[in-house]
Amino acid sequence: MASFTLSDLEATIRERARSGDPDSWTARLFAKGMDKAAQKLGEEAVETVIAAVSKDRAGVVSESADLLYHLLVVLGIADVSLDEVLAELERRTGQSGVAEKASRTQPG
Ligand SMILES: N=c1c2ncn([C@@H]3O[C@H](COP(=O)(O)OP(=O)(O)OP(=O)(O)O)[C@@H](O)[C@H]3O)c2ncn1[C@@H]1O[C@H](COP(=O)(O)O)[C@@H](O)[C@H]1O
Repeated sequence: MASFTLSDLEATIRERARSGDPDSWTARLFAKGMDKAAQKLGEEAVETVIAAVSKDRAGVVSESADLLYHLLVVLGIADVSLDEVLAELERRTGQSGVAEKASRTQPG
């Protein structure tokens, strides 16, 4: 099991964003702003979907890594922490699966 965590990556992204290093992809993406970062996130999502439906296992691993990285960049630009997202996921574990499904399928 990998010892590297998404929190580690979030910390690296924050540090690189602050660095303004012209050689840093992260710093360059932060400088370009949300539209470009969100576009990259969308591209990586599509590439992950293509790998998945193509049953390209190595591609799913690689594209998922790109996807998670770019999601954390978008969260960073949006000033949303990974912890806030995890708290939302944790909150959902407290909900009944049946009640949750029913609320999602209710119209309006
Ligand atoms: N995990 C990543 C990571 N995943 C993907 N990428 C970059 O995301 C880019 C996306 O690749 P694409 O082929 O889609 O895009 P491209 O063709 O290079 O660019 P476009 O012309 O499409 O805009 C690549 O340039 C990758 O280097 C990443 N860049 C950085 N990291 C992490 O961030 C850390 C800091 O990196 P720097 O900010 O570059 O110092 C690294 O040590 C890694 O841990």
